[in-house]
Amino acid sequence: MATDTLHRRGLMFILSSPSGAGKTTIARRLLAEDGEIAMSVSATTRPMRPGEVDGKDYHFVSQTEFDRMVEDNGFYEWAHVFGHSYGTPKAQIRAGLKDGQDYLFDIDWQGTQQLHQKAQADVVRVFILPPSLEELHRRLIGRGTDSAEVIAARMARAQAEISHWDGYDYVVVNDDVETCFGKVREILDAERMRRTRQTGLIDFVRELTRG
Ligand SMILES: Nc1ncnc2c1ncn2[C@@H]1O[C@H](COP(=O)(O)OP(=O)(O)OP(=O)(O)O)[C@@H](O)[C@H]1O
Ligand SMILES: Nc1nc2c(ncn2[C@@H]2O[C@H](COP(=O)(O)O)[C@@H](O)[C@H]2O)c(=O)[nH]1
Repeated sequence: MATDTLHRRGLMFILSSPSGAGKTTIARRLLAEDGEIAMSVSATTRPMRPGEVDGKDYHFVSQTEFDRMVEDNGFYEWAHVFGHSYGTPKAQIRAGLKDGQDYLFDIDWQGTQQLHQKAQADVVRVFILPPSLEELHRRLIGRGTDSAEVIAARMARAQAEISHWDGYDYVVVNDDVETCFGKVREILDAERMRRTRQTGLIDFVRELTRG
């Protein structure tokens, strides 16, 4: 049986949430445990946090460099978030998708809307909710990476971010991290089998049903 015809296009798997709900935690786990998905590394003008690596967590760039990339049409999408600029560079992703490479995006609702408008058929949108605002605050403090001022600004934006939940295909509450990760994994596995993504299926079925 010619199962080599069962190739498919890659998908764009988006994780969004209010800051601190845990999407980076889930994303890192997916990258570590799923051999078939690669991170879309965003460019940002925000300062690097302790432990972050340039080129792995983000491409850390100046505002001038970022503005030049915008002018050169170098982003799939970009947005201002918490006073800094963030964007998804086009390079690499386009060709990868065609070759069946899946990409993971940790981006906000504005970027999600833009990607969905541009590449609806390739996009899967997952929104992560915290179990409560109190727990969200505890997580931002517990992460130990942001000043009290930055944490206050992120908490002040949390409800506005949550109001965009209905722009997503799936919503998962991150109470217990294992449970949340398991659900996100199931979504990814199911979306990979979506009929419309399996571009070689028609030839495979034709062969199976040949008289
Ligand atoms: N289910 C969970 N229970 C308890 N703590 C968690 C859980 N999930 C994540 N955390 C912790 O909460 C903190 C925030 O998580 P994380 O950095 O993944 O959030 P984020 O949504 O990516 O935030 P940002 O948008 O600011 O990057 C981290 O210290 C992380 O270890
Ligand atoms: N629209 C985009 N949003 C992005 C991108 N990269 C990250 N983000 C979002 O920004 C906030 C803050 O992130 P942090 O790392 O500074 O805590 C968070 O909601 C990210 O999802 C991007 O390329 N485009």
